[in-house]
Amino acid sequence: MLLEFIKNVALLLSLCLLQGFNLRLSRNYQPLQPLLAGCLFGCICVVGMMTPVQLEPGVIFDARSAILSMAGLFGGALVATVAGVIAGIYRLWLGGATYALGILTIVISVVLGLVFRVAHQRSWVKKGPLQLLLFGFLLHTVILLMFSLFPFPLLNSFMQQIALPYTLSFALATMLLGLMLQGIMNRNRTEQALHDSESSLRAIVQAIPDLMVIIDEDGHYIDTLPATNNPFYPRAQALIGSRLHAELPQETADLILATVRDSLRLKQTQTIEYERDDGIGSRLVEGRAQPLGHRINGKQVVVFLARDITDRKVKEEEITWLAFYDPLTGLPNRRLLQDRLHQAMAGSKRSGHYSALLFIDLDNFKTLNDTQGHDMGDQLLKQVAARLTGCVRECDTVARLGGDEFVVMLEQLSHQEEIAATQSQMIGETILATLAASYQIAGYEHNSSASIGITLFGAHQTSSDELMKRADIAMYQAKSAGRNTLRFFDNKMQFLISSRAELEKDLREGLRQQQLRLFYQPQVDVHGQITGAEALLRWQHPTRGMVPPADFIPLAEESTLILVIGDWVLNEACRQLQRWAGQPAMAHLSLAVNISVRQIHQPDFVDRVLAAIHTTGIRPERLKLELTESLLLEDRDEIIHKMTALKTCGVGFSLDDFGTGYSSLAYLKQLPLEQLKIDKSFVRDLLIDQKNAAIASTIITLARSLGLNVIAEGVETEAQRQRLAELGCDAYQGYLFGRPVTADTLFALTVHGPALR
Ligand SMILES: Nc1nc2c(ncn2[C@@H]2O[C@H](COP(=O)(O)O[C@H]3[C@@H](O)[C@H](n4cnc5c(=O)[nH]c(N)nc54)O[C@@H]3COP(=O)(O)O)[C@@H](O)[C@H]2O)c(=O)[nH]1
Repeated sequence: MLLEFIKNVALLLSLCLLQGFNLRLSRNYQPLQPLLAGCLFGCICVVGMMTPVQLEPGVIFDARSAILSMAGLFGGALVATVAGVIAGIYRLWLGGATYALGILTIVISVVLGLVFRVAHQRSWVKKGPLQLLLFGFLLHTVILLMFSLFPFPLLNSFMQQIALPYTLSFALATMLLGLMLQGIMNRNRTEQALHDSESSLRAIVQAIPDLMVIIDEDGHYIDTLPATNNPFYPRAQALIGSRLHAELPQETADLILATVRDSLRLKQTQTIEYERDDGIGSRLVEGRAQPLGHRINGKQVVVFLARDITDRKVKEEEITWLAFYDPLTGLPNRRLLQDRLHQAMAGSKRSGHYSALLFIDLDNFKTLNDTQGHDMGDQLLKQVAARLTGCVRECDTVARLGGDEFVVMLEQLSHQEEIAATQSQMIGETILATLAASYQIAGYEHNSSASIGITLFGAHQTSSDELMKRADIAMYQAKSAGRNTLRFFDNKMQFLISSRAELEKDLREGLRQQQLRLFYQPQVDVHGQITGAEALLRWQHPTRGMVPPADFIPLAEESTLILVIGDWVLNEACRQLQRWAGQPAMAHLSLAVNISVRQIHQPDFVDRVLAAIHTTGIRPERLKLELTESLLLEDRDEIIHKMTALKTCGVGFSLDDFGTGYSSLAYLKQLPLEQLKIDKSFVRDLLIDQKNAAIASTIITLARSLGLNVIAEGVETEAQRQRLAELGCDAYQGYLFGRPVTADTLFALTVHGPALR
């Protein structure tokens, strides 16, 4: 009997072994697995029944109860049914007195096994050793009870003797079988999970188009993951065993190795970007090093992913560009303008420079769009964008807000609000004129215009939204004013600009109407004798009265108007000299004429002066051109050249406002000057400020040492004259000797002497 027990135990062990094989082998044929398992469990039952513990012929005990119940518990209904049917058929074939009990044993084992399974699935009971033991005990007690209910006296008496050992040993066998099967199932599940995760990982790795290599801490390629088939890295397999430095340029290899080491040291992913030449062209690569957490050949290793991000970068740049630029015109869009506006506001606050926003709206753009189509509209907008860009400096911004709305932001204008407004106005007018020139669109000529609203911003600011609103409001005012015009948001500024525009218009008219006059301020020698005069311009306006030059010369200097005025002054001064030449009392007088920057920079300036001299026939020595010191700062060679040409013809030069500018003495020496003029600011405080006296004295000494004459202007008192004389100055101009007067008055002054002054 003991032998049969041992055989049964061996059977159970082989069942476990075979089931382990079954689970592993049929892993890829999942639907077949329960059938195979059922057959296995059933066949083992059959083998068990072939070598049973035989109590008497036809009365046998074997391990089928344990096997079938475990088939139910671990395999489920299908496995248990298949096994039960096989076992049942064989038991029927065996026959014998207790075949019905045998069949019943099979049924009870299957059913109780399944009940245990359901109870476990619903978490009513665990599958621990104790539970399995109790289940085995219960199962075999039920089987014993069943046996006892049947009228087999021999069996019954025999059962009374072995009931306890039977129940205990089979309960124990059930528990052991259950535990072994559970172990197998768990191991199988673990293997399956491992297998699944491995195949998922392989699939994921294969789906990643990047180069994946394992690199050790010394920069050796250890492996590729898996055999990388990457067009970007065709020979990845061949890298294994080589070093980064053997394959990549030194700089790139150093960078990657440093990243590998950083990643190992910090135990986290490190990312870098580097360039790589793939033979066709330079590519941008993103490299990621991630520590693997174990050593290979005793070295720490990382998995390194290299991804070609060239195309992505290009797309990113495109996206960024689209986020900040208008795709039609290529100009900054509203977003970028806002950004630059904030920067400009901060810049203005820091530097004190004014900036301006010019809100530009095309007039009647909708009509073009509606009648000629959007393509034509787009063409116009592109041309407008190009023209606007051509009207501003590099530091300025031209943006398109959308539709036909553009904004120009001018930065680094003057520190003074009025001058900044004038600068913005001038650029605004240039823009109006530029946009009003005709356009060629698809072979057609198109005419357009714009309305511009301007607002200034400086150190004292409001919000950027408020500034945009102001420029927008001003633009609507420009539209209401009849289009093709500009308006300032600030009423005061608008008034100022309008007044200047009015003044400029009047001045042009004044020139035409011959309202300009020359007044003459006497210049005297140390004896008070008039030796010459300075021609000073006046504007005899019918309603404004006598307008002083300070009110209109700066305005004229901002445009080409000063050239026309300058020409008139020069010719009128020459005509006056010519008249004096015919008056014995006046023939000896020289006449100083103020020359402005724009005038002297005219390419034909020398010719113009000579033409005035020749036309009037005056002696050039009588003409003295007054230049200001600041005028000499730019294009020195050109100025020296022109002055020398005129000096050769006899024309004299006086340097006005001397001492207020920054002329270097070396430069001064090169100028063909005749006279230095001490500025009236030094003369005014001569007697109260020692420094001014020192400056005046230095100018006089300097003039003498350079062989130049010196004249002091703004002499108002006798005390000033005396002090200047003491310092060595022998020529004077100022109210003390006479204010600027008409030619007739100067004649009377010259003829009748100081009594008239
Ligand atoms: N490019 C040209 N500039 C011109 C011309 N005519 C004049 N000007 C410039 O305009 C500025 C103002 O000139 P104006 O108002 O005529 O003043 C001159 C004198 O009236 C004034 N002056 C003379 N003596 C005194 C004095 O004793 N006290 C006092 N407070 N002012 C006095 O000085 C002005 C002359 O200055 P300057 O030219 O530096 O000798 C002035 O800058 C003119 O240059 C023109 O035709 N073209």
